Amino acid sequence: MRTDELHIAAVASALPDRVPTAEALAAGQCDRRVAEQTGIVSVSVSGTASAAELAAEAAARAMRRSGVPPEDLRIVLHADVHYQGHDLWAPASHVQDTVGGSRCPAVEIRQLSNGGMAGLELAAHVLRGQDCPAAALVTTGDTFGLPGFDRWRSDPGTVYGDGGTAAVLTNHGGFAAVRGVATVSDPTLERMHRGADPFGRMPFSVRAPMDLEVLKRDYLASAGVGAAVRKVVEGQREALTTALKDAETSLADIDWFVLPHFGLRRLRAGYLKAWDIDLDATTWQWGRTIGHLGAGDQFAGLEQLVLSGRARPGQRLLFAGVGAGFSWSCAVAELTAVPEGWEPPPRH
Ligand SMILES: CCC(=O)NCCNC(=O)CCNC(=O)[C@H](O)C(C)(C)COP(=O)(O)O
Repeated sequence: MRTDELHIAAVASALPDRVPTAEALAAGQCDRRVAEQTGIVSVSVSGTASAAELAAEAAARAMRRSGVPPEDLRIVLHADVHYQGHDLWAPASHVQDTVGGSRCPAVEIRQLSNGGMAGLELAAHVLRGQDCPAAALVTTGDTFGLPGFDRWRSDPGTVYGDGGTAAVLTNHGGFAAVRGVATVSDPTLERMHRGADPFGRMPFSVRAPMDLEVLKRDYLASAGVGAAVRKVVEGQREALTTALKDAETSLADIDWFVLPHFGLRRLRAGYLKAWDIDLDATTWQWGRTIGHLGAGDQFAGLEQLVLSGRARPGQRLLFAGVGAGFSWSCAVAELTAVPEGWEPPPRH
C-alpha cells in the first residue's frame, strides 16, 4: 500500500527494569545454550505493572510527545500476544480512556508478534479515508510469565521481554513519513503454533507452560520442514518487495532495519542472510538488552534510534514484523525531522 500522507508523529515505550541474562543463568531460569545461541544480554521484566498498564503508560507518553489532541483520533488499535491484566476485559478501551477525549473505535488486535505492524497497516487504511486532520494511536503491551509462558524456555531462539509501546500516526505531519506498508499472510502455517495439541476450553488447560518448540516439531513432522521454511521465506519476501515497491525504494536505500528482537541465530537466518544486511544497520545491539516485546519491537526500536540520535533526517528505515499465523508486515519510512522536546524516558 503506497502511503502518500501517513506520518509518525511520535513513538514511546514503557520498559520495566532489565534483568541480566547472567542473573537468569545463575538462577537456573535460562539454559546456557539459549544464552549463547540468542546473544540476549538482558530482558525487561515487569515487577508489578500489567501488560495493559505498560501500554497505557506508553500511549500517554506518545500522545504528549505528539501534541496531537485526543479528539483527533479516528482509531485506537491495541495489539497484544499474552494476558493483559484482566479477564473478559477491553485493554484497547483502557488505553483509549487513559489518553482521554476520543469516542472513536478502540479495537484489540491479535496478530501475535506482528501485532504492532498490523496496527500500522490498519491505521494507514483508516487515515487514508479522512479528509481532515486526523490521527491514529497504535499500542502494544505484553508481560510474560509462568505458569503460562516461560520467557526463557517457551520459544527457544527467542527470549521475551515485558513492555508497552505506542505510535501516534497522522495524515498531516510528524517526524517520519511512511512511504509504503504491506502485510501478507499464509494461514496454512497457523498449525505450527498448535502442533498436535487438541483445542482446549480454558487458557493453558492443554499445556503449561507453553512449549512452542514441541508444537513446531509436531507441525513440521507432518507439514515438512522444507515446505514450511519455503512458505516463511516466501511470505516475508512478498511483504518486503511490496513495501519497497510501494515506497519506490530498494533495500540498498535503507539506512536502518528495525527488526523483531529475536535471538541472533534467528535474526541471521530470517533477516541478515536473507536480505544481506549488516548487523550494525539494525537495532540489534539495543534489542538484545530488552528481549522480544511480542508486538512492540518496531515502535520501541524506532524510539531508541530517535532518542539516541543514531537515526538522522533524510535516512530511510525498514520496519519488519512476523507473527504466528503467519503474517508478515514491512513498512518503509523516511525520517523527515528530529523531534523536538520529547519528554525523556523514565530512568531504569
Ligand atoms: C508467538 C510469537 C510469534 O508470533 N512469533 C513469530 C513467529 N515465529 C518466528 O518467526 C520465529 C522463527 N521461526 C520460524 O521462522 C519458523 O518457525 C521456522 C523457519 C519454520 C523455524 O525457525 P526456527 O524455529 O528454527 O528459528
